Amino acid sequence: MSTPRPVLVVDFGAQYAQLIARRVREAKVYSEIVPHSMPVAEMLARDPAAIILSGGPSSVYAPGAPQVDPKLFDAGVPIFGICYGFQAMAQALGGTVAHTGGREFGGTALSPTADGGVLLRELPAELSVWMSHGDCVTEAPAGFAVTAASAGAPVAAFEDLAGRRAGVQFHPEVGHTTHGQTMLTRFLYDVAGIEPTWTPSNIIDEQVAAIRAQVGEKEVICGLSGGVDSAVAAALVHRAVGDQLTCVFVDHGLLRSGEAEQVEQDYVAATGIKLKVVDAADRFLGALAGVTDPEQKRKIIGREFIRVFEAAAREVAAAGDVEFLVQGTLYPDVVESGGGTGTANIKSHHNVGGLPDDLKFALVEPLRTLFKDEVRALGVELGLPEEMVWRHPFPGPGLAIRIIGSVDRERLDLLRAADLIAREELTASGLDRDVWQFPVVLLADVRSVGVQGDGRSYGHPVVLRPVSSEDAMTADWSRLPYDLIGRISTRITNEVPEVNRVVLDVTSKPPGTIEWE
Ligand SMILES: Nc1ncnc2c1ncn2[C@@H]1O[C@H](COP(=O)(O)OP(=O)(O)OP(=O)(O)O)[C@@H](O)[C@H]1O
Ligand SMILES: O=c1[nH]c(=O)c2[nH+]cn([C@@H]3O[C@H](COP(=O)(O)O)[C@@H](O)[C@H]3O)c2[nH]1
Ligand SMILES: NC(=O)CC[C@H](N)C(=O)O
Ligand SMILES: [Mg+2]
Repeated sequence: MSTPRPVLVVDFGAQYAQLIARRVREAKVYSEIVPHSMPVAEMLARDPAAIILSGGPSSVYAPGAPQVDPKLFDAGVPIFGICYGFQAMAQALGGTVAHTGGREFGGTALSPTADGGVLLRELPAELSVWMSHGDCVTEAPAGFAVTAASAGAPVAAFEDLAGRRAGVQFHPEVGHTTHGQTMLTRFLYDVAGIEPTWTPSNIIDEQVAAIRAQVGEKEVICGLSGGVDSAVAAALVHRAVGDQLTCVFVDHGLLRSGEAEQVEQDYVAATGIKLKVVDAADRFLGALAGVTDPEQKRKIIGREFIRVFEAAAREVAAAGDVEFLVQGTLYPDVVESGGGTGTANIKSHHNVGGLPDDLKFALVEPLRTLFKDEVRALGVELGLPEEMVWRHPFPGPGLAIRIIGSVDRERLDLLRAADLIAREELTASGLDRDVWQFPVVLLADVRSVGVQGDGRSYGHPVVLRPVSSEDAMTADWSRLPYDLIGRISTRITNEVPEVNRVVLDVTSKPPGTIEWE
């Protein structure tokens, strides 16, 4: 099938641009993000089914603030403005935007006016919506009906059905906005007239066709980690080019207990894909010796991964070069590595920001615009086993970024033992699906005094970091039962030498990230 017409999310530096794209896809409509600097002609060349203008930190009337090119409004494409996008739209179409002092942040009461128009029709008379603004629209442009107001925003929503345009001051994409998804889908289906046809099986067909076009008759290798992303990426590529694919699993010595064996047995059994296992522990641990800085660790690991893939590629294709490397890169990896549109580099994911400059492979990344739950849906559709699809994420740099301090075999053994205990107990309590991920972190350079067997001990703390999340972009600490936490603590301090203290991380993301490095 051909690529579906996208709903383009124009990013004005929003915190939630990814979330908007994701919500649109949840409504079974394909969506992608583009920077506000993209010329209108280029946007229109993508034949968008609709355009959503995102929020952003600027004030529309400030000098140098990003503007919406009026040509966008002449093209007849349905348009939805959110927050900054709503204000920019109002201004471009002749309405008024002002700084009235009525700032609103967080949950805010919204009152639909008249019948609420298409977006708010028959919703409760008092809605709680997520606001985050200091400016507001004081006058809607001609032809627009005002459909809601709040205390700080006299025009909090408007629509022009004939022109297929609407906008809201608040953030319908945020989970805290009640009925936000309803409003978004009403724009997509009822205002823009888009059919909800984008499904996992469409994505599969589309990606298979794109991979065939990119790879042709050539050989490909895929970095396979045992995690869900690379498993799904490999399954897609296998469907597209069959035996041209060889998967490469790198045992870098930073894996958890039992992980290598699991990949070797389960993945091949489930898929029949050719697998090459490379034991590269000496190489990775050698390169990491003495390194404590998190970004440096990530860069070293990213580089070593590629060097190992290069060596493996030479063995796979004796006849010639392997040009293509498949990775299970997801959208959050790209965004966190500063690869989004104007987003900050939080940490260099080994497979994105940690790649070496002299990378010779062309990357095949069929999941690059997707979130984890979308990938899981693809995995199910592709027939991968449940255990694989629902595995907790595990970062490519592995235990190296869970040892705070330098990495060596002894420390890795300690952390592996503690990690195994936490995983065993979580599974035994039947709560695997209730947590997104459960990192266990070794504070290798910290020691504290304890008393064990009537004697003094001076050992290391281990941190438990169970989190719940929808997509790893934000997270909260999991409220696991205290008796479970207690059992894990007792077992770790009893069974793992050198560890005499267990602490629980109760930080959400933000401000903390899920991993400690
Ligand atoms: N040990 C490994 N051997 C080969 N490739 C790897 C390894 N670890 C990571 N990779 C590559 O890096 C990519 C990103 O890793 P990441 O951990 O984000 O994804 P994943 O392991 O596939 O899924 P999950 O997030 O569920 O762990 C993987 O998709 C894979 O291509
Ligand atoms: O493959 C990966 N390579 C990396 O370099 C990397 N860094 C973080 N992660 C995983 O990404 C998600 C978000 O992590 P943070 O909240 O720590 O940024 C969490 O699921 C992390 O486990 C990585 N995965
Ligand atoms: N979140 C936003 O898009 C804010 C828009 C604009 N900066 C305001 O404060 O009103
Ligand atoms: Mg992984």
